[in-house]
Amino acid sequence: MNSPIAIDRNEILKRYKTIDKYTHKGIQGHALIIGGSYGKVGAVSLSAKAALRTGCGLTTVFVPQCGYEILQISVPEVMVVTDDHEKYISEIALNLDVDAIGIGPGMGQKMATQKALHDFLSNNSLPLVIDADALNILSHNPSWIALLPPKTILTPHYKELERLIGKWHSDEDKLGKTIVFSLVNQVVVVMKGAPTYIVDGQTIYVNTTGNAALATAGSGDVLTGMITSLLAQSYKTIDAAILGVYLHGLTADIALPETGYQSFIASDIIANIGKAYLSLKK
Ligand SMILES: NC(=O)C1=CN([C@@H]2O[C@H](COP(=O)(O)OP(=O)(O)OC[C@H]3O[C@@H](n4cnc5c(N)ncnc54)[C@H](O)[C@@H]3O)[C@@H](O)[C@H]2O)[C@@H](O)CC1
Ligand SMILES: Nc1ncnc2c1ncn2[C@@H]1O[C@H](COP(=O)(O)OP(=O)(O)O)[C@@H](O)[C@H]1O
Ligand SMILES: [Mg+2]
Repeated sequence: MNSPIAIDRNEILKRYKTIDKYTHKGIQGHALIIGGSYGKVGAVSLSAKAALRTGCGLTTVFVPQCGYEILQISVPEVMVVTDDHEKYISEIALNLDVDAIGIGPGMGQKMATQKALHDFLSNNSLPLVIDADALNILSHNPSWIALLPPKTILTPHYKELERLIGKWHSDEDKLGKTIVFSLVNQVVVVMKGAPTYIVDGQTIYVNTTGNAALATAGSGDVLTGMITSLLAQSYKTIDAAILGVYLHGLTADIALPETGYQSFIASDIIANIGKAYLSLKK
């Protein structure tokens, strides 16, 4: 097993792209976030806000009907497309020109939603981030993993990872099983935790930012929006995963002196993305 490469400032500055003075929203990337269900529309709201703050030009969400007004009011910058069903996603019918898609936050695992995910994956070839319930649905239906475009990014926390790869008996075994999973399925796995590892086949990265303030509801939903936004902005898959994880952690390091560990919430990640970007320029 290769030893992990530290995701530090040097590693980031090799990958970070500055913004072209003449860019416009039409070429700055269009991110789509698919997710939400009754009572968990907030997850999509967090993802979508994070996508915007990470710099894509346009963001659209696809949510059940119960998410329509919530999204239009909570994030007016976002465009909203709704499913036919009121409380959960039942069919992902879209005719949109987007550059990258993040799917899963708050989505639930109803049978109709599972079928909708299957049909969506069968027809999709755009760059993808798979999170939360979309990961859990794949764990229930492992043959569907073959439908993912090569280099899809999966963002499991350890429980979600266990559902995907099975139980492990040591940290080394966990990493080994994840490497095999990444190689067999040609996917990039962001193993969220303290610290977060990124597994791209035999190449392993370990993040150096972040702290226990991130142990709060919605912080993974925010990460999904950030990585999807970077993919939409044409970052290479591995660069989007690395930069997303680094900036996400950096927001918590920047905020900590003001919030402490306890009062930090997922919205504070979003509020500090700007400072995290600015700190790359110093
Ligand atoms: N405001 C919202 O709408 C929110 C919606 N959320 C959504 O709620 C759904 C369920 O997600 P959950 O992750 O809560 O449920 P899961 O059941 O997938 O994971 C939580 C369980 O995993 C365990 N666990 C073990 N190791 C862990 C680790 N390293 N990190 C996190 N958990 C670990 C926890 O103790 C807990 O029992 C998802 O769709 C998610 O996107 C959550 O993100 C919370 C916020
Ligand atoms: N103690 C910790 N130290 C560093 N990062 C953490 C810690 N706890 C959680 N995180 C980070 O917070 C995020 C949690 O994601 P997740 O469990 O999916 O949250 P949610 O589903 O509530 O949005 C991950 O990026 C994880 O690495
Ligand atoms: Mg999560």
